[in-house]
Amino acid sequence: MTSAQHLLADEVSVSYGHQVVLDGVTLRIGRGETVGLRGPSGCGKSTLVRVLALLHRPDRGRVSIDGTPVDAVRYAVPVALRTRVAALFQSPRAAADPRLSLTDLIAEPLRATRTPESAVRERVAELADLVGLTADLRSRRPHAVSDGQLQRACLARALVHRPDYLLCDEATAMLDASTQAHVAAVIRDYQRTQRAGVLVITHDQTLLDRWTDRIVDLTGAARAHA
Ligand SMILES: Nc1ncnc2c1ncn2[C@@H]1O[C@H](COP(=O)(O)OP(=O)(O)OP(=O)(O)O)[C@@H](O)[C@H]1O
Repeated sequence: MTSAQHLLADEVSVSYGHQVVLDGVTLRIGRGETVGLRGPSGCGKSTLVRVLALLHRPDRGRVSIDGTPVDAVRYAVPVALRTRVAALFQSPRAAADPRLSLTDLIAEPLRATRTPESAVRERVAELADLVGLTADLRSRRPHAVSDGQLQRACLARALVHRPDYLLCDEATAMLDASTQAHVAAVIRDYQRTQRAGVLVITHDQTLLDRWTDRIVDLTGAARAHA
């Protein structure tokens, strides 16, 4: 019997106070596919990413990873499941701890899972090379690097546990054209070599068409029960 190989948000509903943002939304991201998610500003795309990234517990419905339901969020999720999904957000400044050097920022998820320090150093060096961070940049803290350099570090951090699913929420929106192209190329290569499932949110329709295998419109999905 073959088990399901997808990250699934199943009939997920989320409200903030009285505002219903997601109403019974189902979204499936298969291993090896790149899915685009679009919809007007405020329709709940980032909320759905936070639910899929196990950062926000839905009011109803649930997330499952390769058929295993996950009923907890954040550090309450067992490490073996939590490390299978990673997310990259629009603003690296909001995501990055300003006290850490870029090296420590990338290393932190490995140290949190008690990875031996020699393996941490090896993996961080490998990823920093992959995303194009020089040794000088790696030793700096976020305030001393550009947004593009910081987003490269956040991408390295997102890949550090070799997640099966990578969620990219406007991850290239703040970047100049060449950094955007490089970050997108690293993600595409990772998707191919790891056979990862990737979710891409962007308001850039050209990028969406070029990058994704299929596109889901959240406006339709969110209104399914309206
Ligand atoms: N933590 C929160 N508390 C209260 N309301 C929130 C919260 N997060 C999001 N919202 C509201 O929920 C709605 C959906 O927000 P969300 O960020 O998920 O949409 P989005 O489709 O990603 O928007 P955009 O394309 O502008 O990034 C918005 O009206 C937003 O103001």
